[in-house]
Amino acid sequence: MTAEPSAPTTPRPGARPYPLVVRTTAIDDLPGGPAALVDLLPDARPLTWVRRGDGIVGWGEALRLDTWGPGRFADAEAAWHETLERAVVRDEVGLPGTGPVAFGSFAFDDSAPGDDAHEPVRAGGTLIVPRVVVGRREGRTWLTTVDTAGSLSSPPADVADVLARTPRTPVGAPGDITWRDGALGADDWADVVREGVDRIRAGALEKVVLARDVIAHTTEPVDPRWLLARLAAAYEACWTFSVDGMVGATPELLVRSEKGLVTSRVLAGTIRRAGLSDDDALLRAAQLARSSKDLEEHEYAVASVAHALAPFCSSMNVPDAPFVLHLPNVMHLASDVTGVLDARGGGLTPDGPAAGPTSLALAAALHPSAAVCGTPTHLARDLIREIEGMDRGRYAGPVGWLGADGDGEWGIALRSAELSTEDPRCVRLFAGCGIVAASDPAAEVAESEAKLEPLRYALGS
Ligand SMILES: C=C(O[C@@H]1C=C(C(=O)O)C=C[C@H]1O)C(=O)O
Repeated sequence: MTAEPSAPTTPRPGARPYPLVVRTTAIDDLPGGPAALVDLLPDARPLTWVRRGDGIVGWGEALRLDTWGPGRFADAEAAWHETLERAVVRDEVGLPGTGPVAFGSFAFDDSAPGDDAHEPVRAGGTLIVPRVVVGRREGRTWLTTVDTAGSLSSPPADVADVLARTPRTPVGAPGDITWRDGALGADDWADVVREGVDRIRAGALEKVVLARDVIAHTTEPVDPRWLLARLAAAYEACWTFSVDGMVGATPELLVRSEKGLVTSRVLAGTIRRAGLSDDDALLRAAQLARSSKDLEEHEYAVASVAHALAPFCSSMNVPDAPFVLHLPNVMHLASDVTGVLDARGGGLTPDGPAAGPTSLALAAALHPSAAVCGTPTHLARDLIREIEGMDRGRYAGPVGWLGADGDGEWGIALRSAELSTEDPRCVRLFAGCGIVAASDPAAEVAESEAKLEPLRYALGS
């Protein structure tokens, strides 16, 4: 079936996706700088995955694949495979992020609380194939166009042509901001943390990650490009992302899979950085690296990632000790776990094992890590559902991109905000903290405030 360009982008249930015509060509003359890719985005529905000026941005929707519930990763992957089988591709660049690319964002939990407490809503996942992608990697830049009609025989477009076809709407500031509590105010959330500590001390589990939300009401509509440009420039060590209304700059990489090598940047153990002189920051970093409470929290997170990756890898490197990652707002204990994929490991393809697991299959296997859920996983997830008191939505879920060969990068949607679909002047910000037996509720409230800082800053507050 060939669809007209104006056809709906989500196939009807049971319908086969439209064949995509995908062409990647090298381009030049892109300006440099951390926000240069973001600055190309023409409208307020941007798709973004950038870090230190490299990455991909996309716009338009050639195809959208929505999935639900516990099968949201596997169903998305199956739909992606089906899409690729019918795609016509010419990739003249051949780098990670060229050719067909889908941006994705997935809910943290399998379900979300419904109106009826006994009937939770199945939480979602989405893959979006943009009509246009512009990418950069180590000085090489490219343009990918995706059509739902036509053929590769038409001449390749250049960026100026493509941008002329989609004039750039101006980016405006969000204006004045009024803050209000999300599901719980800070004091009530401190009680939730206290409850978490009590359960851990009673021996029910070892670690739980508890999160809170705050709501920003702005006087002007929030344009995600405003947030992205500020985040990409101020948080260069982070992956700045935007997928389907979820926007942020995460320091935590759930998994990158590239040519048989996998990497995961695990974070857990945090100390506030803002306001400290460089000397004081170094002193605090040394304290963090020795803090038994933070090292314990970190160890759980590393173990959960190493355990989840092991079945897919023929060899792995798990660092003995973490390093301290310095961000403008906080410092984290960080470990880069790496592995070599065992080519026999099965992916989530509908027809059985692929040559190796895709990055999305790996993200599904790693999610939720102890960095955002706890230890043991199922007990921590149950406790989150029981006491956290809010729907996380896609906060702390995987966010990133997937390529045609299965390679891709998936971050954890932290330091993030969800733009309201109903009210363009409303944004929900999230932050969470790992809780262990030695955690202090007041300190965790302060830590959550520090983790809210990037998005508060991005809004201009
Ligand atoms: C849950 C968040 O962050 C996670 C929790 C951390 C901690 O408790 O030390 C550190 C980094 C992340 O793994 C968040 O930012 O919302």
